Amino acid sequence: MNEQLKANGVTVRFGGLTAVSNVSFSLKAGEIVGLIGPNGAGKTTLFSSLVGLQKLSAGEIHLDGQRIDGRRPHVIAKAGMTKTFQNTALFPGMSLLDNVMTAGLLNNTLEAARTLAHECLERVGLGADAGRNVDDLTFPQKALGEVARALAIRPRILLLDEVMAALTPLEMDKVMATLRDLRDRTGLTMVVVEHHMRAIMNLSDRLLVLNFGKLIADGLPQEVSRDPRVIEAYLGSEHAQAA
Ligand SMILES: Nc1ncnc2c1ncn2[C@@H]1O[C@H](COP(=O)(O)OP(=O)(O)OP(=O)(O)O)[C@@H](O)[C@H]1O
Repeated sequence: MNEQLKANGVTVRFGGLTAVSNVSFSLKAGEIVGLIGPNGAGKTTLFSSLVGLQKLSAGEIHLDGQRIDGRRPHVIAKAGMTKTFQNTALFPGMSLLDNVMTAGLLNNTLEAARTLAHECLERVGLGADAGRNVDDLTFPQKALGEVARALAIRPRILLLDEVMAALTPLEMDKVMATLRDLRDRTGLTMVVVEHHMRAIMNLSDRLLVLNFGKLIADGLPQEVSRDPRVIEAYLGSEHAQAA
């Protein structure tokens, strides 16, 4: 199918503040799309609205041609779309395997959840680390552990909200290579929010840019980075640094 996800005129208002304003875009299966924009641009709110955690004030969202806005998060997860949470780490003190199993247990028996968790850890290159306590993992391993935990929901579309925030540029490169490999092997569609410009430019097939809740650009990373509206949105912002 060409359009796996379609968002039409998505709008979210908090009282007098329009956090997401008439945003329309679509996703194709297997795409990696970067969602960028200055602080407060509406990225997390848009993610939350896509997975049913935030009620829309207006607009529609269609997954595989079926309207999903207004559905509960677990229904949307079952239909194939889920998100990671900004600043939400793995559960401390538990093994990596147990962490990933917590997600798999929602729809599986204990044994099936264990098998699924091992599969998900293999997919992100952490198969050999399943038994380790998450407190002993490196930051890149923790980031990929979060991805593995989300994979246990069996999504076809995964929204990643700043999973690489704590990483050095070199660590980001490794995690990005794993994400690309994951996409190439499984066809998973990903939308990725990251503030680090070099990382998001390298990882993404396409970029969406939000500014004050409005979608101001949707295109190839090279085109978008030259777009005067995008440059203006980032001017004076710390995130304009291409570190
Ligand atoms: N529950 C809420 N109630 C009221 N205002 C909110 C709520 N959630 C977000 N906002 C506001 O909506 C706007 C968009 O916030 P959002 O967190 O979606 O932006 P963001 O692009 O993800 O920002 P950041 O890059 O800092 O994470 C901001 O002005 C924020 O203060």
